[in-house]
Amino acid sequence: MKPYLDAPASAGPGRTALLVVNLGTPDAPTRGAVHRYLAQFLHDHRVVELTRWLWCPILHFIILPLRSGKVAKKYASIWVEGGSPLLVYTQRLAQGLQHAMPDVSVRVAMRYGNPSVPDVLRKLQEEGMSRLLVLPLYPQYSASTSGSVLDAVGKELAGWRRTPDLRFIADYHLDGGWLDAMEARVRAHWDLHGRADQLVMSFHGLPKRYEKAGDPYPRQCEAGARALAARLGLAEGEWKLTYQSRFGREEWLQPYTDKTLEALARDGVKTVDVVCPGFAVDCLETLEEIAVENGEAFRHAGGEALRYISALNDEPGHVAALAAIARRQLQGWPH
Ligand SMILES: C=CC1=C(C)c2cc3[nH]c(cc4nc(cc5[nH]c(cc1n2)c(C)c5CCC(=O)O)C(CCC(=O)O)=C4C)c(C)c3C=C
Ligand SMILES: [Fe+2]
Ligand SMILES: [Fe+2]
Repeated sequence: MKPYLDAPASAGPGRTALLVVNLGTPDAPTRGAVHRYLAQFLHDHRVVELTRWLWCPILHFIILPLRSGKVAKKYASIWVEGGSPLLVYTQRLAQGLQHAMPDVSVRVAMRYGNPSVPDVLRKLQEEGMSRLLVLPLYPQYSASTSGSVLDAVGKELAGWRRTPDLRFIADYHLDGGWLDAMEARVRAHWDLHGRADQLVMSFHGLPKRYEKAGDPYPRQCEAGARALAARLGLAEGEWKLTYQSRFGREEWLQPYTDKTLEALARDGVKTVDVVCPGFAVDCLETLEEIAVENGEAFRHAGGEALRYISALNDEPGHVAALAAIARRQLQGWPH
């Protein structure tokens, strides 16, 4: 039988850790690195709910060979010094959180790729962690994202002799501090650029059947979008909720972002502001898909300008909102 991971020798008071987990990203903008990343990501049954005998041949013989090179080029177009924007911004956000919470060990892990959840948890164990708060960087809960983060943490801890006390933040889609930060982000963009004809709130999509199976994600997107529109004083008709980043051939949550933007342009809308409240930090799906691909499609269909409103990233309001959410969860934890 496999022995359990030994507990560290010291039986001191133990540290509290905040593990900030984001989706993950390739280690480099190359075909090989993207292949490795997509292979891990798309083998997760929480992400692709299909029987493996059907899915594995499609994944290994069609998706990975055809997609890896194409997607690597897209990553190369957004790569920054320090790596993939998703990782760089997540690290900066965590630095802000560490500054705001000096009594807690704040660490970043990625659900897919590096730094991996098992590696980061083992380092924390060596450092004497006895309480663990997990914060997936997804404001809205989905089984395919936040649910999968809990799987990864649970799978690692299942091999430990001494497991830590554990808490998990499933979502924060109606948190007042987070809504304050989102509202301020949109207003700051309006102060700089003026208001476009329409505000589109674009969320990452999901297969429609996940909603039918009870995933609360679309309801949380709707509730958060309505709350943000109300704070911004937008009337019906001045904003829209859409879903982006479709993958595969089955139906995903609708309305689709790309089709909606093209229809708006064809109907004579000249300018749109697009904000992506489901993305805590900027990444391929915002910087490339929305700002570049959808921007071009909007102009091609007759629109003049699509202005992408960047994610909250490491701005102070975001750090303050997440620190307050974490502090509330840490309350009442016996020492
Ligand atoms: C069935 C496939 C996918 C589901 C379901 C899915 C859900 C989902 N994803 C995010 C957030 C992100 N996804 C990102 C990239 C990305 N997503 C998928 C597929 C599914 N996502 C793929 C294949 C990719 C990789 C790029 C590509 O091949 O097109 C990213 C960006 C990562 C980066 O490195 O920048 C994020 C973030 C959410 C929130 C979500 C469900 C709600
Ligand atoms: Fe496989
Ligand atoms: Fe995705």
